[in-house]
Amino acid sequence: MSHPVVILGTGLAGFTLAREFRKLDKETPLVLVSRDHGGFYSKPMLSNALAGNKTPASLVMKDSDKMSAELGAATIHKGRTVAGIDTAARVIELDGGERIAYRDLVFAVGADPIRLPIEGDAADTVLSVNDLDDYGRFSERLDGVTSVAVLGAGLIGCEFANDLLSRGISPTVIDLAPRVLPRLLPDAASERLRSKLAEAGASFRFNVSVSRVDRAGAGLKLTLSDGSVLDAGLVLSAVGLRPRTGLAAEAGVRVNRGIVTDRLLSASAPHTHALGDCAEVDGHTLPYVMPIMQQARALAATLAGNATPVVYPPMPVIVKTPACPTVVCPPALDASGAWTVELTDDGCDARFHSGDGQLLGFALLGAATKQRQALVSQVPGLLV
Ligand SMILES: Cc1cc2nc3c(=O)[nH]c(=O)nc-3n(C[C@H](O)[C@H](O)[C@H](O)COP(=O)(O)OP(=O)(O)OC[C@H]3O[C@@H](n4cnc5c(N)ncnc54)[C@H](O)[C@@H]3O)c2cc1C
Repeated sequence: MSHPVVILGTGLAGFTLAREFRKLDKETPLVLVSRDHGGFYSKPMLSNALAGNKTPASLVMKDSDKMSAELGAATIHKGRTVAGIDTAARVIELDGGERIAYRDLVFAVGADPIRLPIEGDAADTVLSVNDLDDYGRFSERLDGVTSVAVLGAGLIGCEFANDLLSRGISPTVIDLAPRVLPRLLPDAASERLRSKLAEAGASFRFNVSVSRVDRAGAGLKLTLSDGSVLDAGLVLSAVGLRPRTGLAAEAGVRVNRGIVTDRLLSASAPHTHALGDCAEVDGHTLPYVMPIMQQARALAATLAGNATPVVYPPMPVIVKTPACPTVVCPPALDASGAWTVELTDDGCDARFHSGDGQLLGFALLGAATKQRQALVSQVPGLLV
């Protein structure tokens, strides 16, 4: 029997690749290794799970046994980490010493939450929610809490703020930037989203960071960089993610911001590949679901013998803020052009055009979100 395709990670990237590969190749053995539970869940649900009264267990759609069966008796090593990778011999070693020879090795190990340098005797209580276990800790610790400080006014911070409101908990969103979603929205659209979240009960502190978190009675006291203080029952950090590159780097695989791949999702060592939040694909790190779907389909075809470069069509992202439904399709970071913004009572339609009139990106809020399909068809893809 041939050596297996080994996938490190059972998040959306690992499992989507495995599913796509099985559609094309029913014979080659598949081995998945994950340090977590090895079941399938949809990570985007973590930031609207409170509204649905979800528990970590109820978020798991299929446990590892079901996933193994669905993937044609794939072997899933759950609760295991990789101790070492020998890319010359094409062998990985698991914690505990077990060695697995591979035909191809895929890194799908995700990204770590960025930890801000915060001082104080309760700095270690600051939570991030990036997997099911994190969500379990977060939801347990919310018991009896009436206010939460959310660090980061990006997409995930705003989503958690809205979700906390659904539980009757008051969020205060804190950011060094002067407005919400500064990298995804023009000023006026940021202000509309902020005001809708504020109407729903959220507070905001901009142009400040958090210096200290200390215990104060049953709760916490935050000291902000401008010297002001804020009381909260819990602090949730949502300031961004950093691709997990350590394992690949130790194996001598080239890393930059993420694990570096070309458009075939090939990493620098022979028969190694990467996709998902850990990967830097042709210079892009895009920690969203739609790029993963594109990557998984392309890499599955390549691994099944039909070399297929990944294509990125326009990939709008829905911001899960029911207080103000929002969809963003940001222009490329280096795009030159300008925003035009149309505000109405019930929405905001913001479009980013190049100098010669080409639509390069958009942000739609409220009633304007119904323009999404029409606009997507006009925006050029990122990798075509
Ligand atoms: C709260 C939240 C909400 C989001 N909402 C949206 C949204 O609405 N829309 C959108 O497009 N995107 C959203 N995203 C982003 C999206 O969820 C991610 O891009 C995607 O889930 C990443 O999948 P992944 O498989 O690359 O990584 P992960 O899901 O993090 O999976 C990584 C896997 O690797 C395993 N692993 C890690 N290290 C090791 C190791 N050393 N050995 C073995 N296994 C290891 C882990 O156990 C895990 O199984 C959201 C993200 C978060 C955190």
